[in-house]
Amino acid sequence: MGLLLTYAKPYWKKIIVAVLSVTLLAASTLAQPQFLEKMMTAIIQDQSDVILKNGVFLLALAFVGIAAGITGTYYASQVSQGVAADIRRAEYEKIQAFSLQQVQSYSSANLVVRLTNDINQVQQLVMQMLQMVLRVPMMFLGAIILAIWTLPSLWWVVLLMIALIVLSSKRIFSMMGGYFGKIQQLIDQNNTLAQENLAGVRVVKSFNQQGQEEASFADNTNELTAVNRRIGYLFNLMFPIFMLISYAAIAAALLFISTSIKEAPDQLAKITPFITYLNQILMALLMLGMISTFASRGFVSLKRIGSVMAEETARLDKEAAGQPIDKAAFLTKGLRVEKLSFTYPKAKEPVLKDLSFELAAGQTLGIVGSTGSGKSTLALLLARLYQPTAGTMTIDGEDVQNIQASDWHQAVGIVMQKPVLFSGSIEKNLRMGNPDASQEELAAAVRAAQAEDFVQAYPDGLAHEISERSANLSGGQKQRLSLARALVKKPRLLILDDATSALDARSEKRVQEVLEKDFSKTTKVIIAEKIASIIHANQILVLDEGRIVGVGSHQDLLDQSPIYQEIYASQKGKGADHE
Ligand SMILES: Nc1ncnc2c1ncn2[C@@H]1O[C@H](COP(=O)(O)OP(=O)(O)OP(=O)(O)O)[C@@H](O)[C@H]1O
Repeated sequence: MGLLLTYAKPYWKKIIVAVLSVTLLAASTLAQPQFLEKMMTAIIQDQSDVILKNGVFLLALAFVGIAAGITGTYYASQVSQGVAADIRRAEYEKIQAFSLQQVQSYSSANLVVRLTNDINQVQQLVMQMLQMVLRVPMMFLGAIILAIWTLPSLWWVVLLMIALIVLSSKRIFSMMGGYFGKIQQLIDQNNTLAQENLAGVRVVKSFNQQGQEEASFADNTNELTAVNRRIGYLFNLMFPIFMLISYAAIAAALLFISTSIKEAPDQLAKITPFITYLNQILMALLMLGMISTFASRGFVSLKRIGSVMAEETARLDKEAAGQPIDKAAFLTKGLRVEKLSFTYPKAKEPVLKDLSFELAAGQTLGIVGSTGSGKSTLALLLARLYQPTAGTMTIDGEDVQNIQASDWHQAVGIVMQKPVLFSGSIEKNLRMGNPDASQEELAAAVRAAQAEDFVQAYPDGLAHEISERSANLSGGQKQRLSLARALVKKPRLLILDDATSALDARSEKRVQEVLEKDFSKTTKVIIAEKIASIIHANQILVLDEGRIVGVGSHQDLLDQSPIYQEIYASQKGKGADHE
């Protein structure tokens, strides 16, 4: 609720207009039966001038009601759309600042739902609240008071009708129970299924999984439909039950009036407004039911958005801490990692255990190890995309925690195992490395990454558009452009996680030569499956099940490390010894 108030604050003037308009609408609705009673009395007494006068008043009141209704709806929709847009923008901004850990702990599909469906629910909640917040209690209480004031002897009919409606709706709402939370959960799953299926469309088709995919999507959709239907049934049940109760109340009122009409004939003129008030009470209760429905869904969504905002703010503050750095003076002595351990969120076992190593500035560290030994995880920790669970990392003697994360990311280039490029031009992607890079600098990075041939083959060169999920690029092209993007940054520390695996041996060798020559001052961490890729590294780490089991040069490890010997032997003849 605090979140809603914060975002509603800038709209306070429009909120006041909206609320006042609907209050005026409620007042005009409540006043109408009074004129109706006067008209009925005048009809009974055959006073045509009074009939005409009250008829005009009634018409004027109806116009006031219509004008107030339109104004209220106009401002309520302006406020609800404005608030929703502001929350959406703020939530998106904050998700952008999320750490990798945070994104993964929510899952991307879940975050998409929180940004779309949940925001829509909140928008509807604001709209309904503004339309009904004062109107419903005013109509409800006003109609009760005026009904009893009109026909005091029938007070019990009013109260009995309300009691029966409240009791039956309470029962129906308790039956709706946790359905709203369940709906959000199912929408999350629905999104995950659709996203995974579309992202992995090639695998789905090549393994003929369309049937299975359809089946699991249908299961989820059916469950969602079933829950929605149950809510719909219960909600729709409310209306006939309410109608039944109100008709019973009207019948009771008519019955009691008919017995006393001879003694008090003026009651005949009062029965019409009385029945109108009973209907207004019913309407108010129905609106209350609707508000509760929207409120239940809206508050579930608000809570989900709130949890994103709250958690992320705390971590952001931590990230923002630290000293700004001078990039030119960054990593001039060396990098030192001490007793570093890391456990993934929700995992039981650490994937990296007690790692310690040192790397002098400008040197190259090679990392090899079996599948799942923790190489990529170490790369992500060095790039500060994850925070270590234990241990320290220092640069030139300074704890990296004291360096602003954004500065760190500016000085460190990482090329990930699975290259990710964004839809848009090649140039736009490269400029992520340095928005101010000159055309010469972009061309040099493209050349260094051995991407020049295929980029130049496009008639529009760097302006060539990369399509969604880089579907129009081959694996090797994606790797080359990802490498070029990191090189545009002119990083002080370059981390390559199996970044040249899709390159042919000749291109890979050229990349190594360029890195050696043009990036000689850059400290490099190169993770590779192929020993040939790191054979000349100053130092090589051998990882096994998250531990360092060997450190040294290629020759040292060949002499001392059985695991390294094993890897080398398995690659011999496949290019490992092509040097
Ligand atoms: N996001 C994640 N959440 C939980 N566990 C993870 C996550 N990413 C990786 N792991 C686990 O951490 C371990 C190390 O994974 P990592 O990707 O670092 O290995 P790797 O040495 O790079 O493997 P490969 O050579 O196959 O790329 C694996 O057991 C993997 O299952």
